[in-house]
Amino acid sequence: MTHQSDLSNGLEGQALEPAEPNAEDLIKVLGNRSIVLVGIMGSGKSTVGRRLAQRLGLPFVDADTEIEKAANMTISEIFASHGEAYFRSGEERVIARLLQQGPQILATGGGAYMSEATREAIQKDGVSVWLKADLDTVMARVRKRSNRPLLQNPDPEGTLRALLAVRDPVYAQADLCVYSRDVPHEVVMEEILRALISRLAAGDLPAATQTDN
Ligand SMILES: Nc1ncnc2c1ncn2[C@@H]1O[C@H](COP(=O)(O)OP(=O)(O)OP(=O)(O)O)[C@@H](O)[C@H]1O
Ligand SMILES: O=C(O)C1=C[C@@H](O)[C@@H](O)[C@H](O)C1
Ligand SMILES: [Mg+2]
Repeated sequence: MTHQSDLSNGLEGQALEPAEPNAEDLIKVLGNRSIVLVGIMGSGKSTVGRRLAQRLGLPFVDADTEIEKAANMTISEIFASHGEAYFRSGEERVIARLLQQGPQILATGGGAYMSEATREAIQKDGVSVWLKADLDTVMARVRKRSNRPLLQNPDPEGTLRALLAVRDPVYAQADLCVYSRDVPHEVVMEEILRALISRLAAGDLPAATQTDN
């Protein structure tokens, strides 16, 4: 019978596997960047984003809320008084400003990622996650509320279908995609976290390019 010393684990000579990265490693790699949620209305950017922020101990910020604060009006009022183009240019400015406040979880409005300037700003100062949702799922969710001016028309389902057709190929430019479906918010939140961590483990989470905000 051979005896091992007390300190031996029988693995002498074998290289130890590096530990799997975890949420703390993710926060380190993130640096000052924001985790930016993009996707259609009702995909869960605000509600899932808030939970992800709690889970990671990072601040949560919602671009729609910040736009409303800056304008001192609701989004419906901004659309009604000034029109969509005015809203979009305010949205670009607010998101550019918010991106300077990372690290944080940033929920964007459903149309924000359609702006090329906003996509570039997110690419530079964020890691983007597309919360992908299908028409039936988002229709069931947004039906309950009347705070989305783009859907205040006789055919909200047709509008959403058309928006998804135009927007999905653009949302697909995000760094990661997670399906937002009919499961508890926490499940989607954990999947985002796992997707981010496995990108980190694979070494293809883009390195931070900024150091000074
Ligand atoms: N995984 C989920 N399971 C059940 N309900 C969900 C889930 N994700 C979101 N919801 C519900 O869908 C509704 C819309 O979600 P939320 O406001 O987070 O969407 P959003 O992407 O922020 O939309 P918008 O672009 O209009 O701001 C909320 O009532 C929310 O609770
Ligand atoms: O999908 C959109 O274009 C919008 C989504 C909301 O988050 C708001 O930003 C606004 O209602 C417009
Ligand atoms: Mg929202």
